[in-house]
Amino acid sequence: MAAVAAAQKNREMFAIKKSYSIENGYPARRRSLVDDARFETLVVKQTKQSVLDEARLRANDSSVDPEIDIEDKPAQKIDGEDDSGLTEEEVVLSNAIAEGPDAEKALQRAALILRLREGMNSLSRVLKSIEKHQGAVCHLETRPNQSDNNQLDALVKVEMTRVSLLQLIKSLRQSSSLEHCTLIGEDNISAKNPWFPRHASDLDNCNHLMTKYEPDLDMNHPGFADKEYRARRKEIAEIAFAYKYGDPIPYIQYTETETKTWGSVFNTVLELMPKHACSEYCRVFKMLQEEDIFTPDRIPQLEEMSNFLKRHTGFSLRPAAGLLTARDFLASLAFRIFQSTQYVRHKNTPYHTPEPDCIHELLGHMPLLADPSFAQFSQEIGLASLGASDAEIEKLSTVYWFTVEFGLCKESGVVKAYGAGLLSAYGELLHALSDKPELRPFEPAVTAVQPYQDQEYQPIYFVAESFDDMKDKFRRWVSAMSRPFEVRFNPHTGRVEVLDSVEKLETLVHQLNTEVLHLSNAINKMKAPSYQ
Ligand SMILES: C[C@H](O)[C@H](O)[C@H]1CNc2nc(N)[nH]c(=O)c2N1
Ligand SMILES: N[C@@H](Cc1ccc(O)cc1)C(=O)O
Ligand SMILES: [Fe+2]
Repeated sequence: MAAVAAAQKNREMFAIKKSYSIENGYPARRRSLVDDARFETLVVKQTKQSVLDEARLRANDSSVDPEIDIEDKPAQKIDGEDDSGLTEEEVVLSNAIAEGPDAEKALQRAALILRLREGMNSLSRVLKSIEKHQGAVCHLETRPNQSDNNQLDALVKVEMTRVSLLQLIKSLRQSSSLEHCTLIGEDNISAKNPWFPRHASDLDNCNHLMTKYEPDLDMNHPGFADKEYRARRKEIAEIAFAYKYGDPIPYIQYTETETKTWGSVFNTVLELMPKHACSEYCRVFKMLQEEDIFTPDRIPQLEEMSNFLKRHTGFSLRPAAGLLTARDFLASLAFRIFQSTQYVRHKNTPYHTPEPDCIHELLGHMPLLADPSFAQFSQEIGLASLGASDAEIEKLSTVYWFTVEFGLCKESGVVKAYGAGLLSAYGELLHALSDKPELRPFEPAVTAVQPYQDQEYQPIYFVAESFDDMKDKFRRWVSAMSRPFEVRFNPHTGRVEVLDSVEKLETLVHQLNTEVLHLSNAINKMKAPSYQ
């Protein structure tokens, strides 16, 4: 277990978390963010690569114990790189500047967080420096630093051209009177008007990856030492990077090995399903078999699966290059879109893999997404995530983890699995329903703060009284979240609307009344004697 904890720590150290929220306040967010999703500061990346290459060499050499503690290695400094200290906001900013002279001169509002070594004296130097760079101070707050009372923390909001802003940051960093200086997007402070996707096409900007589980970067990934696997994994990820809203999902010619892996997981799940899967899952599974989409000898294409979902619940798929940040992943659900990986797990571990793969998405998630009530529920989670705070996203994704991914529920008193991570990983499915893990009753407020790891089988699962009970509880809990506004998905325009005006609400009420009228007419017609 200590080894697992250490590996988890290493992963967190290397994890690169980016979400649409990061670009808040920056016009740069309208560009393709694919590059940002791929972005890592060179130093971090190269250090990571060199440590990992060494580990890979060792893993390939069977005489050496593959377990290496990365933390013991000193971080290597790479000469000639001056972007090592840049925050993600600063990289977004410098990318924006690089777009051309107009972008360079565009006025930028931004917030700086400063740690001042010599209290107010340093402050006047900072303000002079801002003036020198032709910047305007719009807001200023200070407070004594909580751990060192001699130092002062300051929040300074400025408005200036982007080029000057970047120069200002550089010069402040060189100043001896500052302990540190960080740029943050202005909207990251003022959460009153956060950016979030309003239309499915905005999801082109919501595909930021958590790179921690890629076989390239994760020593414990089953494909870590398999060059051929990593190349294939990359080739398929490229398709997702190039994908734009509206494109058909590219066809993948799966290899014999990949198809064999699918077949063995498929057949095992098929065998375990009647005893261990919830009835909603089994129902759709059969439909998928009848339509010849689910067969052991062929991996379903995302495009045909997407069409199947569209017909049943209006859900559709778009390809994802790997594990997405929770914020971006959940946001797509608001539009009834599921971002799905397209590569296949490593052949050596069909029973479980540390990153989502298409077997997980297809076998685990798709059946329930074709169930109308579950589909609606999934969209509600997505809607609740739009514009939510980081803390709320954390809770939302934890509950998502213990329900949609790893949930158990009772069915006539028998515990069954409905979580996708169980129905795509027969090793974990058997573990979850054995006497090894601890089972606790599902209670959203409690479940939301339960820490979890995502590389091994879970030690704790939450059991709902029934599948419906889980959806009800989750729904009530989600609607009590603190976001100060309500949103709604308009199916006619495909847009998410913020419900913030009386006129909008009146129009909506009128529409819904008309619909209710039709529904009651239908009931009356069916009740009429002539109908029978
Ligand atoms: C929301 C929650 O964190 C959840 O586990 C998400 C994270 N990102 C993902 N990304 C992909 N590609 N597929 C998934 O199933 C998930 N699951
Ligand atoms: N463990 C799952 C895949 C998975 C991995 C990580 C996740 O966050 C989600 C799903 C399987 O083997 O099928
Ligand atoms: Fe999943």
